[in-house]
Amino acid sequence: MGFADQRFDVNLSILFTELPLLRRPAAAAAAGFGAVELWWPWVDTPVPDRAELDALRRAIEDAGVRLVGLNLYAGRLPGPDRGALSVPGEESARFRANIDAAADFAGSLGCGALNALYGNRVEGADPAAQDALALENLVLAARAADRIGAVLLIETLNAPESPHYPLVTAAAGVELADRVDEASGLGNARFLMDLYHLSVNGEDLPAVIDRYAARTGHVQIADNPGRGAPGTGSLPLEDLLDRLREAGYDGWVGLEYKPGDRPSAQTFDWLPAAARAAR
Ligand SMILES: O=C(O)C(=O)CO
Repeated sequence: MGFADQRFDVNLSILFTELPLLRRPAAAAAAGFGAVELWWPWVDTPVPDRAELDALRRAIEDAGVRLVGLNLYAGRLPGPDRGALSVPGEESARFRANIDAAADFAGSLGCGALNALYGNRVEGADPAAQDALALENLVLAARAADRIGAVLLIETLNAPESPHYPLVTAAAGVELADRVDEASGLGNARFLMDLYHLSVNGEDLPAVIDRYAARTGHVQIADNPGRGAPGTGSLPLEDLLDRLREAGYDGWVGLEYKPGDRPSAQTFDWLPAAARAAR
């Protein structure tokens, strides 16, 4: 047990951001990683030109890394937006336009997980209407994920950093994944268990793991406080990942932490080389 027994991938939207997007896959490979994940990289463009998509696909293929997770269009992350699918009007339309573009891109790289961030509550909008729109959009996304053989992930964020995001408990994330499955009939919605966000919210992480490991399709980690590399805060991440393993989770663990004032490549000393190389 321990870090060496997990399959880690590196998030190229929070790590290696000191480099241009197209150089990040090779930088991850040079640091020993075999797998990467991404937030939707074109924050203002749900459907980019084919040339841009092709260039990113080539950068990933040429680096020899595998894309294992991709966020669908979510507006400007990490702020002020937190997703688009429950935001009426233009943002919902952008999310819908993005679904097939993102699924085609992910599918062309054999990526097995699409992450759909819910979006903030909007002042003046009826929360029930936002939730109804969200469910419609999540069913569309679940169908697109199913078409490429992927799961659709539902992520909860933390309330202090995302005060207008309505999904802030593990229970709410799992309940929504269940509702999407019920509405789509596809059974491919899963919980994205981000241990950093859950811990900032003060959740009992061992209890969350024991209860929801079986509904979890992807895990992300960062230490707390600070959202830095494991060891920079006080979360017992190695123990928590062992517990996840014991609870039956054997999927990817995404490194979604901030490098701080060091170059990203210097923030992986805590991670044995063998655990970086999974594909
Ligand atoms: O915006 C964030 O903090 C995320 O974790 C997105 O995946």
